[in-house]
Amino acid sequence: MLNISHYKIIAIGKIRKKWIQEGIEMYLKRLPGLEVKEIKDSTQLKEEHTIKEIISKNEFLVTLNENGQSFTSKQLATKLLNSHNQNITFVIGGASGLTSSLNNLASWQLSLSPLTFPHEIARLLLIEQLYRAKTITQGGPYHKE
Ligand SMILES: C[S@@+](CC[C@H](N)C(=O)[O-])C[C@H]1O[C@@H](n2cnc3c(N)ncnc32)[C@H](O)[C@@H]1O
Repeated sequence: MLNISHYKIIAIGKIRKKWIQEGIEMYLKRLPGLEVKEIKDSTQLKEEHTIKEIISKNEFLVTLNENGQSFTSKQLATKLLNSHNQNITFVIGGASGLTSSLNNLASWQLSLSPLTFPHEIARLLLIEQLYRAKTITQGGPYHKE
């Protein structure tokens, strides 16, 4: 089973849309222990600097990037399960995206789809997929094939 308290999300920019915030809150209630750290949006370089300042060396960095690796929900659940409770920090860029230097620093880059989403929707999708991964590893009925 996934230990959600080993996962953290660093997200750039506020959630301004109420319906997205409501969706995020709904899934976060189902994922106790998941930390979401929101960073004020700024220039890409300042955002990169802030992120580098707050990540520690023992964290496994995963950047969200539409050009990254894509998985089925089951594959993602298995990949997370096989990471053996490593501390994983997912990083979602702001309106201008993440710098290539930050993407290159990541242990892997996760694509949610080849389509580009607004950062607010990317945050909601990632949190929903973490919830889905949790239920897949628990064998719950949420994920249907
Ligand atoms: C509006 S997008 C930024 C787009 C920008 N053109 C770029 O170069 O990244 C904001 C952030 O949402 C996340 N994002 C958007 N679509 C995504 C996708 N399909 N897969 C993974 N992350 C995505 C990424 O972290 C991205 O930095």
